[in-house]
Amino acid sequence: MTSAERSGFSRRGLLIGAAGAGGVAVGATASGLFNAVNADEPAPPPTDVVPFFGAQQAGVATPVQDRLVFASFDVVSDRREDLVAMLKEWTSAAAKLTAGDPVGEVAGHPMAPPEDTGEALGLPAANLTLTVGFGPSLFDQRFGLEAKKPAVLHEIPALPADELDLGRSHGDLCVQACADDAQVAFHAIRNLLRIGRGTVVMRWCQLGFGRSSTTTRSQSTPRNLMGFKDGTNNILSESPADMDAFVWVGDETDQQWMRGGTYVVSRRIRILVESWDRDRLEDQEAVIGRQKVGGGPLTGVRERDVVDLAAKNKQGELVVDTNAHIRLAAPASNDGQKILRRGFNFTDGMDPRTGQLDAGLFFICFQKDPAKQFVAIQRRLGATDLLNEYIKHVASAVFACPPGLREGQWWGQDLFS
Ligand SMILES: C=CC1=C(C)c2cc3[nH]c(cc4nc(cc5[nH]c(cc1n2)c(C)c5CCC(=O)O)C(CCC(=O)O)=C4C)c(C)c3C=C
Ligand SMILES: [Fe+2]
Repeated sequence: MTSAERSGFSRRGLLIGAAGAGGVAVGATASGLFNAVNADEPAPPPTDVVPFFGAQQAGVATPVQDRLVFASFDVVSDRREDLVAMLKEWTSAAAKLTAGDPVGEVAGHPMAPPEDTGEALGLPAANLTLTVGFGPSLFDQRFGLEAKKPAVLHEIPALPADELDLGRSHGDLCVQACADDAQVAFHAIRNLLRIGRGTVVMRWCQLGFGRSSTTTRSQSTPRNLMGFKDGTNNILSESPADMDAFVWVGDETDQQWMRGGTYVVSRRIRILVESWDRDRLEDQEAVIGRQKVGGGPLTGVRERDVVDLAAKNKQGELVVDTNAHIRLAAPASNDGQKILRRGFNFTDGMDPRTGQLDAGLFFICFQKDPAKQFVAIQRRLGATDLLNEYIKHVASAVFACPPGLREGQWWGQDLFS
Protein backbone atom coordinates (compact mmCIF):
# COMPACT_ATOMS: atom_id res chain seq x y z
CA MET A 1 0.00 0.00 0.00
CA THR A 2 1.38 3.43 -0.91
CA SER A 3 1.53 6.19 1.65
CA ALA A 4 -0.99 8.18 -0.36
CA GLU A 5 -3.42 5.26 -0.22
CA ARG A 6 -2.77 4.81 3.47
CA SER A 7 -3.46 8.48 4.18
CA GLY A 8 -6.91 8.10 2.66
CA PHE A 9 -7.90 5.59 5.35
CA SER A 10 -9.94 6.55 8.36
CA ARG A 11 -8.90 5.34 11.81
CA ARG A 12 -11.78 2.89 11.47
CA GLY A 13 -10.39 1.75 8.09
CA LEU A 14 -7.00 1.11 9.63
CA LEU A 15 -8.69 -1.00 12.28
CA ILE A 16 -10.31 -3.15 9.58
CA GLY A 17 -6.98 -3.41 7.78
CA ALA A 18 -5.20 -4.59 10.92
CA ALA A 19 -7.86 -7.19 11.64
CA GLY A 20 -7.92 -8.38 8.03
CA ALA A 21 -4.15 -8.83 8.15
CA GLY A 22 -4.45 -11.58 10.71
CA GLY A 23 -5.66 -10.23 14.04
CA VAL A 24 -7.98 -7.84 15.85
CA ALA A 25 -6.37 -4.51 16.67
CA VAL A 26 -5.84 -3.66 20.32
CA GLY A 27 -8.63 -1.39 21.53
CA ALA A 28 -11.10 -2.68 18.92
CA THR A 29 -14.63 -1.50 19.61
CA ALA A 30 -17.79 -3.56 19.22
CA SER A 31 -18.35 -1.97 15.79
CA GLY A 32 -14.68 -2.54 14.93
CA LEU A 33 -15.07 -6.24 15.70
CA PHE A 34 -18.17 -6.38 13.50
CA ASN A 35 -16.18 -4.80 10.67
CA ALA A 36 -13.31 -7.20 11.20
CA VAL A 37 -15.56 -10.24 10.94
CA ASN A 38 -17.33 -8.87 7.84
CA ALA A 39 -14.29 -7.36 6.13
CA ASP A 40 -15.89 -7.68 2.67
CA GLU A 41 -19.06 -5.82 3.67
CA PRO A 42 -19.18 -2.02 3.48
CA ALA A 43 -18.67 -0.55 6.96
CA PRO A 44 -21.91 0.69 8.57
CA PRO A 45 -22.04 4.46 9.09
CA PRO A 46 -20.37 5.33 12.40
CA THR A 47 -22.69 6.16 15.28
CA ASP A 48 -20.06 7.97 17.32
CA VAL A 49 -19.39 10.96 15.03
CA VAL A 50 -20.81 14.36 16.00
CA PRO A 51 -21.15 16.50 12.84
CA PHE A 52 -18.48 19.22 12.75
CA PHE A 53 -20.38 21.51 10.35
CA GLY A 54 -23.71 23.07 11.32
CA ALA A 55 -25.47 26.26 12.33
CA GLN A 56 -23.96 26.10 15.82
CA GLN A 57 -20.62 24.77 17.01
CA ALA A 58 -20.76 21.28 18.47
CA GLY A 59 -19.76 20.89 22.11
CA VAL A 60 -22.40 23.22 23.56
CA ALA A 61 -25.81 21.58 23.11
CA THR A 62 -24.18 18.22 22.28
CA PRO A 63 -24.93 15.52 24.89
CA VAL A 64 -22.04 15.82 27.34
CA GLN A 65 -19.23 13.34 26.65
CA ASP A 66 -17.22 11.58 29.37
CA ARG A 67 -13.86 13.32 28.97
CA LEU A 68 -12.52 16.85 28.59
CA VAL A 69 -9.31 18.50 27.47
CA PHE A 70 -9.77 22.27 27.60
CA ALA A 71 -6.81 24.24 26.24
CA SER A 72 -6.12 27.97 26.24
CA PHE A 73 -3.56 29.49 23.87
CA ASP A 74 -1.74 32.81 23.54
CA VAL A 75 -0.77 34.10 20.10
CA VAL A 76 3.01 34.69 19.90
CA SER A 77 3.21 35.86 16.29
CA ASP A 78 2.27 39.49 15.71
CA ARG A 79 1.33 38.81 12.06
CA ARG A 80 -2.39 38.61 11.38
CA GLU A 81 -1.63 36.41 8.31
CA ASP A 82 -0.02 33.77 10.56
CA LEU A 83 -3.07 33.64 12.79
CA VAL A 84 -5.44 33.39 9.82
CA ALA A 85 -3.33 30.65 8.21
CA MET A 86 -3.30 28.70 11.48
CA LEU A 87 -7.06 29.02 11.96
CA LYS A 88 -7.60 27.67 8.42
CA GLU A 89 -5.32 24.71 9.15
CA TRP A 90 -6.97 24.15 12.53
CA THR A 91 -10.40 24.05 10.89
CA SER A 92 -9.40 21.47 8.33
CA ALA A 93 -7.69 19.39 11.05
CA ALA A 94 -10.72 19.68 13.35
CA ALA A 95 -13.07 18.45 10.61
CA LYS A 96 -10.87 15.38 10.13
CA LEU A 97 -10.35 14.68 13.82
CA THR A 98 -14.04 14.87 14.68
CA ALA A 99 -14.77 12.46 11.80
CA GLY A 100 -12.38 9.99 13.44
CA ASP A 101 -9.59 10.52 10.91
CA PRO A 102 -5.94 11.44 11.44
CA VAL A 103 -4.93 15.00 10.49
CA GLY A 104 -2.39 13.65 7.98
CA GLU A 105 -0.06 10.76 7.27
CA VAL A 106 1.39 8.89 10.21
CA ALA A 107 3.70 6.77 8.06
CA GLY A 108 4.41 9.25 5.30
CA HIS A 109 8.06 9.92 4.60
CA PRO A 110 10.74 8.19 6.70
CA MET A 111 12.85 11.36 6.72
CA ALA A 112 10.01 13.67 7.87
CA PRO A 113 8.10 13.83 11.16
CA PRO A 114 4.68 12.18 10.88
CA GLU A 115 1.92 14.68 10.06
CA ASP A 116 -0.34 13.05 12.66
CA THR A 117 1.17 12.03 15.97
CA GLY A 118 -0.47 8.57 15.75
CA GLU A 119 -1.76 7.82 19.24
CA ALA A 120 -5.40 7.75 18.10
CA LEU A 121 -4.93 5.19 15.33
CA GLY A 122 -7.35 2.34 15.95
CA LEU A 123 -9.45 4.41 18.35
CA PRO A 124 -13.05 5.36 17.48
CA ALA A 125 -14.24 8.93 16.80
CA ALA A 126 -15.69 8.75 20.35
CA ASN A 127 -18.13 11.64 19.77
CA LEU A 128 -15.22 14.07 19.70
CA THR A 129 -16.25 17.73 19.51
CA LEU A 130 -13.86 20.66 19.13
CA THR A 131 -15.23 24.06 20.09
CA VAL A 132 -13.21 27.21 19.44
CA GLY A 133 -13.39 30.50 21.35
CA PHE A 134 -11.72 33.93 21.17
CA GLY A 135 -10.66 35.65 24.42
CA PRO A 136 -10.96 39.40 25.16
CA SER A 137 -7.16 39.83 24.84
CA LEU A 138 -7.27 38.81 21.14
CA PHE A 139 -9.07 42.08 20.42
CA ASP A 140 -6.20 44.37 21.47
CA GLN A 141 -4.18 46.31 18.85
CA ARG A 142 -2.08 43.32 17.64
CA PHE A 143 -4.37 42.00 14.91
CA GLY A 144 -6.54 45.02 14.11
CA LEU A 145 -9.60 43.40 15.69
CA GLU A 146 -10.46 46.23 18.12
CA ALA A 147 -13.64 47.20 16.24
CA LYS A 148 -14.78 43.57 16.13
CA LYS A 149 -14.83 43.11 19.92
CA PRO A 150 -18.34 42.29 21.16
CA ALA A 151 -19.64 44.74 23.76
CA VAL A 152 -20.38 41.88 26.18
CA LEU A 153 -16.87 40.33 25.95
CA HIS A 154 -14.71 41.43 28.93
CA GLU A 155 -12.42 39.56 31.29
CA ILE A 156 -14.48 38.27 34.22
CA PRO A 157 -14.09 40.89 37.01
CA ALA A 158 -12.71 40.04 40.44
CA LEU A 159 -15.47 38.22 42.31
CA PRO A 160 -16.00 37.55 46.03
CA ALA A 161 -13.83 34.70 47.41
CA ASP A 162 -11.73 34.44 44.21
CA GLU A 163 -8.19 33.07 44.70
CA LEU A 164 -7.11 33.08 41.07
CA ASP A 165 -3.89 31.76 39.61
CA LEU A 166 -3.27 33.96 36.54
CA GLY A 167 -1.07 31.30 34.91
CA ARG A 168 -4.14 29.07 34.74
CA SER A 169 -6.54 31.84 33.70
CA HIS A 170 -7.50 33.80 30.55
CA GLY A 171 -5.97 33.36 27.07
CA ASP A 172 -6.26 34.67 23.48
CA LEU A 173 -7.95 31.53 22.13
CA CYS A 174 -9.42 28.34 23.49
CA VAL A 175 -10.31 24.93 22.16
CA GLN A 176 -12.61 22.71 24.20
CA ALA A 177 -12.15 19.04 23.24
CA CYS A 178 -14.79 16.66 24.58
CA ALA A 179 -14.91 12.95 23.74
CA ASP A 180 -15.88 9.61 25.21
CA ASP A 181 -12.21 8.59 25.11
CA ALA A 182 -9.49 10.57 26.93
CA GLN A 183 -6.80 9.72 24.39
CA VAL A 184 -8.97 10.89 21.48
CA ALA A 185 -9.52 14.27 23.17
CA PHE A 186 -5.83 14.62 24.08
CA HIS A 187 -4.71 13.62 20.57
CA ALA A 188 -6.90 16.35 19.07
CA ILE A 189 -5.48 19.14 21.25
CA ARG A 190 -1.92 17.86 20.83
CA ASN A 191 -2.18 17.92 17.05
CA LEU A 192 -3.75 21.40 16.99
CA LEU A 193 -0.89 22.60 19.20
CA ARG A 194 1.63 21.01 16.85
CA ILE A 195 0.02 22.70 13.83
CA GLY A 196 0.01 26.04 15.68
CA ARG A 197 3.68 25.94 16.72
CA GLY A 198 5.31 29.32 16.01
CA THR A 199 1.92 31.08 15.99
CA VAL A 200 0.50 30.11 19.40
CA VAL A 201 1.77 28.68 22.68
CA MET A 202 -0.36 26.81 25.15
CA ARG A 203 -1.19 29.02 28.14
CA TRP A 204 -2.93 26.41 30.26
CA CYS A 205 -4.70 23.11 29.80
CA GLN A 206 -7.23 21.29 32.00
CA LEU A 207 -8.20 17.64 31.81
CA GLY A 208 -11.57 16.48 33.09
CA PHE A 209 -12.36 12.84 33.71
CA GLY A 210 -16.11 12.73 34.23
CA ARG A 211 -19.02 14.88 33.17
CA SER A 212 -20.70 16.80 35.96
CA SER A 213 -23.81 17.89 34.12
CA THR A 214 -26.26 16.89 31.45
CA THR A 215 -27.58 18.94 28.54
CA THR A 216 -30.26 16.55 27.32
CA ARG A 217 -33.10 14.48 28.71
CA SER A 218 -31.55 11.36 27.15
CA GLN A 219 -28.71 11.41 29.69
CA SER A 220 -28.93 10.49 33.36
CA THR A 221 -27.72 13.08 35.84
CA PRO A 222 -24.08 12.42 36.79
CA ARG A 223 -22.46 13.12 40.16
CA ASN A 224 -19.83 15.68 41.08
CA LEU A 225 -16.95 14.93 43.46
CA MET A 226 -19.11 15.98 46.41
CA GLY A 227 -21.23 12.93 45.62
CA PHE A 228 -24.30 14.96 44.59
CA LYS A 229 -26.23 14.70 41.34
CA ASP A 230 -25.22 17.76 39.31
CA GLY A 231 -27.11 19.15 36.35
CA THR A 232 -30.69 18.34 37.43
CA ASN A 233 -31.98 21.86 36.84
CA ASN A 234 -29.75 22.63 33.87
CA ILE A 235 -30.94 24.13 30.59
CA LEU A 236 -31.67 21.24 28.23
CA SER A 237 -31.04 21.33 24.49
CA GLU A 238 -34.62 20.05 24.07
CA SER A 239 -35.83 23.46 25.30
CA PRO A 240 -35.24 25.72 22.29
CA ALA A 241 -36.93 28.61 24.10
CA ASP A 242 -34.31 28.47 26.89
CA MET A 243 -31.46 27.94 24.40
CA ASP A 244 -32.53 31.05 22.46
CA ALA A 245 -33.28 33.14 25.54
CA PHE A 246 -30.10 32.31 27.46
CA VAL A 247 -27.44 30.58 25.31
CA TRP A 248 -27.39 31.44 21.58
CA VAL A 249 -26.53 35.03 20.66
CA GLY A 250 -29.36 36.63 18.65
CA ASP A 251 -30.13 39.95 16.96
CA GLU A 252 -29.24 41.85 20.14
CA THR A 253 -25.49 41.53 19.38
CA ASP A 254 -23.45 44.50 18.16
CA GLN A 255 -21.22 42.04 16.20
CA GLN A 256 -22.81 40.12 13.36
CA TRP A 257 -19.96 37.54 13.39
CA MET A 258 -21.22 36.39 16.83
CA ARG A 259 -24.87 35.89 15.78
CA GLY A 260 -25.69 32.24 16.52
CA GLY A 261 -22.63 31.92 18.74
CA THR A 262 -22.32 31.92 22.52
CA TYR A 263 -19.89 32.88 25.31
CA VAL A 264 -18.12 30.29 27.43
CA VAL A 265 -16.94 30.92 31.00
CA SER A 266 -14.60 28.40 32.61
CA ARG A 267 -13.71 28.26 36.31
CA ARG A 268 -11.32 25.80 37.91
CA ILE A 269 -13.02 25.21 41.27
CA ARG A 270 -11.05 23.24 43.79
CA ILE A 271 -13.18 21.17 46.19
CA LEU A 272 -11.67 20.77 49.64
CA VAL A 273 -12.67 17.13 49.68
CA GLU A 274 -10.95 16.33 52.99
CA SER A 275 -13.13 18.88 54.85
CA TRP A 276 -16.25 17.91 52.91
CA ASP A 277 -15.77 14.23 53.69
CA ARG A 278 -15.81 15.05 57.44
CA ASP A 279 -19.10 16.95 57.23
CA ARG A 280 -22.23 15.11 58.37
CA LEU A 281 -24.78 14.11 55.72
CA GLU A 282 -27.51 16.40 57.09
CA ASP A 283 -25.22 19.40 56.75
CA GLN A 284 -24.01 18.39 53.27
CA GLU A 285 -27.65 18.28 52.15
CA ALA A 286 -28.38 21.64 53.77
CA VAL A 287 -25.39 23.21 51.97
CA ILE A 288 -26.68 22.13 48.55
CA GLY A 289 -30.44 22.18 49.34
CA ARG A 290 -30.94 18.71 47.87
CA GLN A 291 -30.82 15.08 49.01
CA LYS A 292 -27.49 13.41 48.43
CA VAL A 293 -28.55 10.01 47.12
CA GLY A 294 -31.79 10.66 45.24
CA GLY A 295 -31.04 14.25 44.19
CA GLY A 296 -34.54 15.50 45.04
CA PRO A 297 -34.95 18.95 46.66
CA LEU A 298 -35.23 19.03 50.48
CA THR A 299 -38.86 20.03 49.96
CA GLY A 300 -39.63 17.05 47.70
CA VAL A 301 -38.95 13.38 47.04
CA ARG A 302 -37.98 12.65 43.45
CA GLU A 303 -35.03 14.23 41.62
CA ARG A 304 -37.19 16.30 39.29
CA ASP A 305 -39.66 17.53 41.92
CA VAL A 306 -39.84 21.31 41.78
CA VAL A 307 -38.22 22.93 44.81
CA ASP A 308 -40.45 25.03 47.05
CA LEU A 309 -38.11 27.79 48.22
CA ALA A 310 -40.80 29.23 50.51
CA ALA A 311 -41.54 25.96 52.38
CA LYS A 312 -41.07 26.05 56.19
CA ASN A 313 -40.65 23.27 58.73
CA LYS A 314 -42.67 22.80 61.96
CA GLN A 315 -40.38 25.26 63.72
CA GLY A 316 -41.22 27.89 61.12
CA GLU A 317 -37.74 27.83 59.57
CA LEU A 318 -37.10 27.72 55.83
CA VAL A 319 -36.50 24.11 54.71
CA VAL A 320 -33.98 25.26 52.09
CA ASP A 321 -31.50 27.48 53.95
CA THR A 322 -31.31 31.16 52.95
CA ASN A 323 -27.74 30.53 51.79
CA ALA A 324 -28.17 27.03 50.31
CA HIS A 325 -26.46 26.66 46.93
CA ILE A 326 -29.61 25.95 44.91
CA ARG A 327 -31.48 28.91 46.43
CA LEU A 328 -28.74 31.42 45.58
CA ALA A 329 -28.12 29.92 42.11
CA ALA A 330 -31.81 29.64 41.17
CA PRO A 331 -33.27 31.94 38.50
CA ALA A 332 -35.68 33.25 41.18
CA SER A 333 -32.70 34.77 43.03
CA ASN A 334 -31.04 36.08 39.85
CA ASP A 335 -33.56 38.15 37.92
CA GLY A 336 -34.70 35.03 36.08
CA GLN A 337 -31.25 34.44 34.56
CA LYS A 338 -30.05 30.93 33.63
CA ILE A 339 -26.84 29.41 32.23
CA LEU A 340 -26.09 26.17 30.38
CA ARG A 341 -23.69 24.24 32.64
CA ARG A 342 -21.33 21.72 30.97
CA GLY A 343 -18.57 21.12 33.53
CA PHE A 344 -16.31 18.17 34.31
CA ASN A 345 -14.85 16.60 37.44
CA PHE A 346 -11.07 16.86 37.55
CA THR A 347 -8.10 15.79 39.60
CA ASP A 348 -4.51 16.81 39.14
CA GLY A 349 -3.27 14.41 41.81
CA MET A 350 -2.14 15.79 45.14
CA ASP A 351 -1.11 19.27 46.25
CA PRO A 352 2.51 18.62 47.38
CA ARG A 353 2.41 21.63 49.74
CA THR A 354 -0.48 20.27 51.80
CA GLY A 355 -0.74 16.56 50.97
CA GLN A 356 -4.40 17.17 50.07
CA LEU A 357 -6.11 16.05 46.87
CA ASP A 358 -6.04 18.63 44.10
CA ALA A 359 -9.50 17.83 42.80
CA GLY A 360 -12.73 19.59 42.01
CA LEU A 361 -15.06 20.85 39.36
CA PHE A 362 -13.88 22.40 36.11
CA PHE A 363 -17.01 24.50 35.80
CA ILE A 364 -17.94 25.42 32.22
CA CYS A 365 -21.03 27.41 31.32
CA PHE A 366 -22.42 28.87 28.11
CA GLN A 367 -24.53 32.02 27.88
CA LYS A 368 -25.26 35.02 25.70
CA ASP A 369 -24.09 37.67 28.16
CA PRO A 370 -21.48 36.64 30.80
CA ALA A 371 -21.95 39.78 32.94
CA LYS A 372 -25.73 39.39 33.22
CA GLN A 373 -25.57 35.63 33.67
CA PHE A 374 -22.45 33.92 35.11
CA VAL A 375 -21.03 37.02 36.82
CA ALA A 376 -24.33 38.03 38.42
CA ILE A 377 -24.96 34.51 39.73
CA GLN A 378 -21.38 34.03 40.97
CA ARG A 379 -21.39 37.43 42.72
CA ARG A 380 -24.24 36.15 44.85
CA LEU A 381 -22.74 32.68 45.33
CA GLY A 382 -19.24 34.01 46.13
CA ALA A 383 -20.65 36.28 48.85
CA THR A 384 -22.75 33.93 50.97
CA ASP A 385 -23.08 30.41 49.46
CA LEU A 386 -22.78 27.76 52.20
CA LEU A 387 -20.66 25.83 49.68
CA ASN A 388 -17.85 28.40 50.01
CA GLU A 389 -16.51 26.66 53.13
CA TYR A 390 -15.63 23.68 50.90
CA ILE A 391 -14.55 25.19 47.55
CA LYS A 392 -12.04 27.67 46.10
CA HIS A 393 -12.25 29.30 42.66
CA VAL A 394 -8.64 29.14 41.47
CA ALA A 395 -8.81 29.96 37.75
CA SER A 396 -11.11 31.84 35.39
CA ALA A 397 -11.51 32.52 31.67
CA VAL A 398 -14.05 33.76 29.16
CA PHE A 399 -14.16 33.32 25.38
CA ALA A 400 -16.49 34.27 22.53
CA CYS A 401 -17.49 31.12 20.62
CA PRO A 402 -18.62 32.02 17.10
CA PRO A 403 -21.49 30.17 15.39
CA GLY A 404 -20.93 26.95 13.46
CA LEU A 405 -19.50 26.62 9.96
CA ARG A 406 -20.63 25.50 6.54
CA GLU A 407 -18.23 23.23 4.65
CA GLY A 408 -15.45 25.33 3.13
CA GLN A 409 -15.59 27.97 5.89
CA TRP A 410 -12.92 28.31 8.59
CA TRP A 411 -12.85 29.19 12.28
CA GLY A 412 -12.90 32.99 12.60
CA GLN A 413 -13.67 33.66 8.90
CA ASP A 414 -16.36 36.26 9.64
CA LEU A 415 -14.28 37.79 12.43
CA PHE A 416 -11.26 38.34 10.19
CA SER A 417 -13.15 39.41 7.05
C1 LIG B 1 -22.05 30.67 38.97
C2 LIG B 1 -22.60 29.53 38.74
C3 LIG B 1 -22.36 28.28 39.49
C4 LIG B 1 -21.19 27.79 40.08
C5 LIG B 1 -19.82 28.44 40.06
C6 LIG B 1 -21.51 26.55 40.68
C7 LIG B 1 -20.62 25.73 41.36
C8 LIG B 1 -20.91 24.48 41.90
N1 LIG B 1 -22.12 23.84 41.91
C9 LIG B 1 -22.03 22.63 42.54
C10 LIG B 1 -23.06 21.70 42.76
C11 LIG B 1 -24.41 21.86 42.40
N2 LIG B 1 -24.95 22.92 41.76
C12 LIG B 1 -26.32 22.72 41.60
C13 LIG B 1 -27.21 23.58 41.00
C14 LIG B 1 -26.89 24.77 40.37
N3 LIG B 1 -25.66 25.40 40.33
C15 LIG B 1 -25.73 26.53 39.58
C16 LIG B 1 -24.70 27.44 39.31
C17 LIG B 1 -23.39 27.32 39.76
N4 LIG B 1 -22.82 26.30 40.46
C18 LIG B 1 -27.06 26.64 39.09
C19 LIG B 1 -27.57 27.73 38.20
C20 LIG B 1 -27.79 25.57 39.60
C21 LIG B 1 -29.27 25.28 39.38
C22 LIG B 1 -30.07 25.99 40.40
C23 LIG B 1 -31.54 25.75 40.21
O1 LIG B 1 -32.15 26.39 39.35
O2 LIG B 1 -32.10 24.89 40.91
C24 LIG B 1 -26.65 21.45 42.18
C25 LIG B 1 -28.04 20.85 42.28
C26 LIG B 1 -28.45 20.04 41.09
C27 LIG B 1 -28.62 20.79 39.82
O3 LIG B 1 -29.65 21.41 39.55
O4 LIG B 1 -27.66 20.79 39.04
C28 LIG B 1 -25.47 20.91 42.68
C29 LIG B 1 -25.29 19.59 43.36
C30 LIG B 1 -20.68 22.50 42.94
C31 LIG B 1 -20.13 21.30 43.69
C32 LIG B 1 -20.00 23.63 42.56
C33 LIG B 1 -18.57 23.99 42.74
C34 LIG B 1 -17.61 23.18 43.01
FE1 LIG C 1 -23.90 24.69 41.27
